[in-house]
Amino acid sequence: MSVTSGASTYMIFRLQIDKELTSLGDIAAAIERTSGDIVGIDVISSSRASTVRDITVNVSDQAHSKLIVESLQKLQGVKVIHVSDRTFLVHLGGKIEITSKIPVKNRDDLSRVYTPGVAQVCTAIAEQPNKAYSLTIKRNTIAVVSDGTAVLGLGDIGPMAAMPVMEGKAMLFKEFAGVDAFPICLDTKDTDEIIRIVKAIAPAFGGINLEDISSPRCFEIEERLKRELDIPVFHDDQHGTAVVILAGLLNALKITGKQMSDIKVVVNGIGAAGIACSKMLLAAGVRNLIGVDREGAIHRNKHYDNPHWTAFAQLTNPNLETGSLPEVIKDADVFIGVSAPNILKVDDVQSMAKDPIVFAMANPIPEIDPELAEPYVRVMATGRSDKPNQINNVLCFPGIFRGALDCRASEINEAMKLAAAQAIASVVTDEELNETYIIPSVFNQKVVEKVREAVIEAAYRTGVARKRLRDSNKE
Ligand SMILES: NC(=O)C1=CN([C@@H]2O[C@H](COP(=O)(O)OP(=O)(O)OC[C@H]3O[C@@H](n4cnc5c(N)ncnc54)[C@H](O)[C@@H]3O)[C@@H](O)[C@H]2O)C=CC1
Ligand SMILES: CC(=O)C(=O)O
Ligand SMILES: [Mg+2]
Repeated sequence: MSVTSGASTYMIFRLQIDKELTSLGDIAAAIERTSGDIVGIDVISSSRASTVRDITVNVSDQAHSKLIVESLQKLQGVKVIHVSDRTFLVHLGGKIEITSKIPVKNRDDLSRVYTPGVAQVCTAIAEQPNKAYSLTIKRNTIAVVSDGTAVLGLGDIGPMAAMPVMEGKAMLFKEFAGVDAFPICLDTKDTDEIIRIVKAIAPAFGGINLEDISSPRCFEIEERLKRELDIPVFHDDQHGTAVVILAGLLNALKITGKQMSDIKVVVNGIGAAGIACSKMLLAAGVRNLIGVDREGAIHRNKHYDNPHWTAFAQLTNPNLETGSLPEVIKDADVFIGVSAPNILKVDDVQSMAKDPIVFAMANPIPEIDPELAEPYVRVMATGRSDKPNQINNVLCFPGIFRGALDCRASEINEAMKLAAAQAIASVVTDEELNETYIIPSVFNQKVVEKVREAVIEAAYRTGVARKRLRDSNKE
């Protein structure tokens, strides 16, 4: 079965059922005839003559859902009231909200949380701006900023359509690490304007998480914001992804018994994630890394208009390999896909070296369907939540920001990223490590805790933490 986007796997069919004419058994049989898999039945209301029930069914796609409706409509005494998609249902009205920490019940409360009392607090911050960390939401709040130009693997779908992803990121920040995050989608693709806007909103925030901004603009936006702001600025698709890939590879190599310095790594998709993950792997000791994009292997004998590719070519492909992915992947030990759906073929995987490691991380549809690749790979990972070995930046961004905020780091530097990668890898013990468990689940509570500790330690070691150690340990 092919991997679907996951957005319409479960449908809820609300049915009005005439008790005299049809039984639940008839309904189940009608759904099963279309190969629909019933996963839940709920009673919504019931009278002597009829019941209204929600039947939740695992369907393969929209066409399958339509087939089920047709099959149900053929039954006497069944009326399909409506069909809803569980994924859409959880998005109704958005996924997050702001709540206040203090009740405002009377004039006294009001005069303290708002005017006139609040004025004293404003004055205190005006006199000592650092007090914003203790007297406002700044110390625990970050902005998740996107322009909607590289949303997952969906491409440039615009700022409005990017909101569900940014709300999702904000939700995960809160759920996993207690960090308050605002989704902010900007209706501009202009690099200077994005930088100006982010700088202008920065006073309210303790950090900036850039998300789904296409390359190469994302590099300049991040570099300039890092230089010009005194709070951490972190492009998650670059660094969050790189951290988690390194964590996964550290553990996958333990299984195959290979060394970073000996392996051939092919990275497909030399955009935001591809460039950052390549740099991190080179820093971790990989020597033979080849980047492939739409035009084939990137090498230093070719001219590129993209200066980031020119720089990338200098650091990679030591044997000057040329050609398309099927040519370059021969004898590779590791494939890392951060590109587009279904571009890696079974033949390509079969041409890799012994015990291949495949991280097919394009979202929502990976570079190869894991079920096709699995017979030929030693370790398989994707970015998806519904498959084993989920290599997704959600393993990194909550913990890395938790640590950075708690020690009030001025930036998230290379040492902090490396520490985060090692911390994530270390959650899987040697006893637990196996082909289907190279990376901890995002629900493993040790992940955020270990990443936070490691990041704080690295921030103090490299001199970017601005809070006294004793205080940050208390939080
Ligand atoms: N699992 C995870 O945690 C993450 C996964 N991703 C996924 O990686 C992909 C890329 O994301 P970004 O780097 O942010 O986007 P990007 O737009 O910066 O880079 C994508 C790169 O892939 C290249 N590409 C597209 N189709 C290709 C093909 N058929 N063959 C070779 N190269 C191709 C593009 O030319 C571009 O250089 C997306 O699908 C995204 O969902 C990105 C970040 C995290
Ligand atoms: C996971 C993520 O950030 C992406 O696919 O863009
Ligand atoms: Mg992203």
